[in-house]
Amino acid sequence: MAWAPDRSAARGGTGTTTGTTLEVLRALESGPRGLPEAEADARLARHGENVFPGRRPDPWPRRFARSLRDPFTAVLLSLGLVSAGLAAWGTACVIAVLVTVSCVLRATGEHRADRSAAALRELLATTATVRRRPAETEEPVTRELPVEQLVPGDLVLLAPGDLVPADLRLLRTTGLTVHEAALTGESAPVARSAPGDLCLQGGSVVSGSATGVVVATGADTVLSGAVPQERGRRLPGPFDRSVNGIAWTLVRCMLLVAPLVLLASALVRGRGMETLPFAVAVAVGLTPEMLPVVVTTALARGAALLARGGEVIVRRLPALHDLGAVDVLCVDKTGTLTQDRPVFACAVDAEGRDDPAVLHWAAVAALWTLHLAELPAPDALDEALLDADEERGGGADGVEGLVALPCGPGRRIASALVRVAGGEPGTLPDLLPDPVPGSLWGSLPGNVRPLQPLRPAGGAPAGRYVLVVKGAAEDVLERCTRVSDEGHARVISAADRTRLAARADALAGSGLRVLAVALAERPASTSPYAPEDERELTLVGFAGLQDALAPTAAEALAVLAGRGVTVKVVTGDHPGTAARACRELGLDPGEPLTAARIDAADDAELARLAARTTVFARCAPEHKARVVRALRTGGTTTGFLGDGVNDLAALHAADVGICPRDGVAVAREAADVVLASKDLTALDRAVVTGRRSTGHITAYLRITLSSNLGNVIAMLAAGLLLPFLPMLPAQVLVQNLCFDAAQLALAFDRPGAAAHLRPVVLRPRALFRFMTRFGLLNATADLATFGVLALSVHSLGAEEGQAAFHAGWFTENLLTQALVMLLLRAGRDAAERRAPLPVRLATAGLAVVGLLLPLSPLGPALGMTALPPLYYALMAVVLTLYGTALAAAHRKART
Ligand SMILES: Nc1ncnc2c1ncn2[C@@H]1O[C@H](COP(=O)(O)OP(=O)(O)OP(=O)(O)O)[C@@H](O)[C@H]1O
Ligand SMILES: [Mg+2]
Repeated sequence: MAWAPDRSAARGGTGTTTGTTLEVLRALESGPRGLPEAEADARLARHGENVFPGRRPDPWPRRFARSLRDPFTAVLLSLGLVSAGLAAWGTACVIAVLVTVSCVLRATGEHRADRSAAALRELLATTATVRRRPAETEEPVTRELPVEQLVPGDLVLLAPGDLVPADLRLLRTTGLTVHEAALTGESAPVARSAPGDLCLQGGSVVSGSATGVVVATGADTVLSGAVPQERGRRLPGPFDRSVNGIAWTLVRCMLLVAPLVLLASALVRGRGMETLPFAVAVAVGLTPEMLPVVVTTALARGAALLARGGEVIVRRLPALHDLGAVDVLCVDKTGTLTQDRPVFACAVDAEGRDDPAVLHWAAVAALWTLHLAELPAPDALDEALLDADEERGGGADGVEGLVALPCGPGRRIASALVRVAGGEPGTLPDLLPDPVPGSLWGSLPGNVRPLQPLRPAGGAPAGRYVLVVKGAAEDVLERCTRVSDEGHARVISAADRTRLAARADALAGSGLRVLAVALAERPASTSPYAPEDERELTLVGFAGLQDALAPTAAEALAVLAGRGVTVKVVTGDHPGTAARACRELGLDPGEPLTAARIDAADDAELARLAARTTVFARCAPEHKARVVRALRTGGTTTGFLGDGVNDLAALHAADVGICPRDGVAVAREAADVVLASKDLTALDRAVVTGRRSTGHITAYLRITLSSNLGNVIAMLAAGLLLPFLPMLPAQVLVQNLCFDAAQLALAFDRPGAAAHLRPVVLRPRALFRFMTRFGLLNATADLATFGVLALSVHSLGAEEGQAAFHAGWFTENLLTQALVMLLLRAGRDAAERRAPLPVRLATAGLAVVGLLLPLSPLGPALGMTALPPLYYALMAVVLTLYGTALAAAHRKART
């Protein structure tokens, strides 16, 4: 008999239920064969979709209110209230306009971002494996169903990596453990091993499998009733840290500026509270009030561009910035650098000779794991073993599986207990110790198929019980006490162990994935079978499997290296296999660090080791997470790319978690960025887009902050030197508004390719250095203009001179800001490149408003009159000098 017919049966068998679970099924008007589709549709209409209430987008008023909570808006708002309190209506009105515009822009920006995120979620729709009947009388079919369509009474199959899609009552379970941190905060997985156990929505399956019946969906689940906003709370990433740092520094400055202006003008000019509106306006002038809008727009635009390409889905907007900032990217090996399509390559005995028995036993274990553990998706290694054995003409006649313990996160062996009918001298070598006559296997766990009587009437043994263990060579070897030598078992010596480990290493070093295979004969026993029983084994040999490299991996690694991203491999596999794969991909593996060494190191030492290591091997999930944390402690922005349950902890621990779209559901849920294809080259586009978005935000901040600072300094100086206010509050604010509007065009800038060669982070310190340097330069230009304008006050009458001064300064301010915008754009080679159309239009607009507004009917309304033509000429000189100095300073800053 070949394996194939049995393999399909592995997924279908109906569950046995206990009395209580039968009652549950009955109460839900369901049965072990699942709901008929028509009934499920009716229930869907009755109960509604199974959506998590926290997932619905916020209503508009809430969205609007949330944008008021941002620190800048809050400060603006309070300054507006102060102005209104002082009856400075002009100032209050302009501030009100500023606040409204920024809130509306921000809320619409977020709305747009949310909408595209919702569309993306559809792309990522999570499915559940259900068993339903096409019609009342037909046989049940197991299929994938979007979780939204689950209804109470549905039968759901759970496997490692699945999210528990609704509240379930378990009907049968095989070694099921569930991670319920979202519900209980408990970080260790909990066992759900008894039929009748509840398994709540929001948990994720760590290991084992189960069938359960849905008892509650949508808003009726326990999680929905608990605290929906608790989900997804995480440590602040690089983006949050930078942006918050910048925002709060500025807010502190603003709060300082207003009292400073008041105090100075009281001390020097003897002015009183009448300067308050001016002081408020100056403080407002310092704020980059469009920052939240610019940030949302830049990130949402980047995310939308990526989504439109259909390659990358950004699930959390700030993650796009963080992706551009990543300087170390950790990836798992299997399925990311390799295809995870292993093909059987060789089976050798302990001496390295080809030995078909090794493949036979590995395939026996694989088959029964597949049957008994009810995994919906068979393990790739197991499938490869079965295919190879089938091709060789092997079969499983007379071998019946009883229990299987699959491997899982942190468990690198899988075993199956089988009964071999009649002893089969051909396939069951004489390497097993004689069976100890013992009691019957009376009470094996419920999922074991019924046993034949162990000793039939004739008295001859009906079979022998064999435990077949396969898995990572180190893990299997440490459980072996004997080794098969030409079919005879002998005790393993220390020298044997060294030799066997070396044999496994050699196979791994040639690029193969290696599984050691061991057997033990067990007496019949009444106690349940557990991992502790996997001991005193006899090693029969090693199976080697070839997992081809992913076709684009080498290219992607080279591109990432060119982008200044250091790639590290963090894998559960053998160090030799991982190192070989790296070498073939053009990545120098160096000295691999194994889990044992990671365990031995404390956090500080691990941070040092991790920084200089490229390959981390034999990592269990917690090792992967520790490595990522150690790298972050070392000061790098660390990304992690992985697709399995064993990557979950690391995805959470990283600054940016990345998962391919066909990764398991929990991994996708944990990731910030989902790659639509396994193709790693998409990642490069995402990194560049992230860097471009950060570039836009940086450009905005540099330009705004330096010219705002310049204005504030000039205004303070002029305020003290002049007998009148250098600008009226309304003029300060109007100018601010124009500048803000123009800045939005910066999101369309396309910095040259050279801008994306290094990771890009928003660095508050560098930003404030830039702001000081260029702010001072800007203030110098302002003060030079001030000198020119002071002349005009002299030549004109006092009243008219003041209005002309205001007009002149207004014009100069907008013109310098247009200059700044053109010259301080993003990227190293910005000055050499032509600005894109929106930026050119915006700067031209600024210049036109600056020149014409004082001359228009609005001019007098704002307290400005036309300047004598001579002063335009003088101002042109000042601006030319300023532009030259600015370009020179920027060139110097870049080198
Ligand atoms: N079906 C299986 N039977 C026996 N052993 C297995 C099986 N699958 C995996 N193993 C063992 O467990 C080890 C770890 O597997 P795990 O899934 O943690 O990582 P991986 O798939 O090797 O690599 P990566 O972490 O790069 O995805 C494997 O290297 C192998 O030795
Ligand atoms: Mg993996």
